[in-house]
Amino acid sequence: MLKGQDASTILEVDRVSLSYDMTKDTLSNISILVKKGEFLSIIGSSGCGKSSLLNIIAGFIHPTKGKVAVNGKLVDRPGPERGVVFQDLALFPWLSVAENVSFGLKMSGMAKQERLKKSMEAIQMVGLTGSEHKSIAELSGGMRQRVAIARTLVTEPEIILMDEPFSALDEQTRELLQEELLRIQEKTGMTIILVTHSIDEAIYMSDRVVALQSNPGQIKRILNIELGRPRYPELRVTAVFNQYKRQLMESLREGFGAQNANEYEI
Ligand SMILES: Nc1ncnc2c1ncn2[C@@H]1O[C@H](COP(=O)(O)OP(=O)(O)OP(=O)(O)O)[C@@H](O)[C@H]1O
Repeated sequence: MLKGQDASTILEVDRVSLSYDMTKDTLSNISILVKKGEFLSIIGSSGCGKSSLLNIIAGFIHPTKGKVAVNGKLVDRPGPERGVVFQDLALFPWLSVAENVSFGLKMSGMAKQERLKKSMEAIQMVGLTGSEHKSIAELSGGMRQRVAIARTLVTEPEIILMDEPFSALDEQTRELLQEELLRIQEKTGMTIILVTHSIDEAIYMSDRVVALQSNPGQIKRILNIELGRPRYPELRVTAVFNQYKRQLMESLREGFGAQNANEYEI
């Protein structure tokens, strides 16, 4: 059992290392405890192993060393308590919004009426009511992202894992969706783990930010973000927000050398 673990712990990443080819470590000795309802972001330079770590937590790949447990149960495969919002969205373009959202429920054998009810709730939660019957091709990038989130929400996972969900969106849409995600989290009490390249996004959304350094990917720093909840847009221009930004930038710079600092969106 890791130090600090207690009844509020939902996810335990315990001394996880990963080597894809057995010649070098992609991840080395990563330990993180995540509390129920926590918003945790993972940030680090391109190729440092963020997606690999998320894929291990999702159960898509196995660590070479160490273990991951959810609610004390060892993760060795994907499970319904962990919902994943994929970077490329993985929507079915030939199905409508509602059909995309309810697809997983249909596959699980849920009765049509219940499926419909749950899907409409999820669609409402992401602000897409009125667009249920539109095809994916008709939607903007932001709306597609909302569908992808609704499709994960509808299965009511305890933890949502998101790999750069907003990176392809323009700044305004991105901030709008960040607000919506925070509102959804507040309402549902879900635990969210977000991989991001954006220092701003990591700080605005999170209770804690894990900064990874690369070669091998390991934890450089875990920063507690004490900005209170609910968050509000004006926070982004406060002195305390900027202070967190500075601290995180410093950690990331130290990890990779100053020349790579430009890689981060701030
Ligand atoms: N399936 C795989 N087989 C072999 N090597 C892999 C595999 N997936 C990722 N890698 C390598 O592992 C390292 C970490 O990749 P990963 O995608 O986890 O990093 P990342 O931090 O998410 O990067 P980015 O920010 O660019 O998405 C990279 O060097 C990558 O080339």
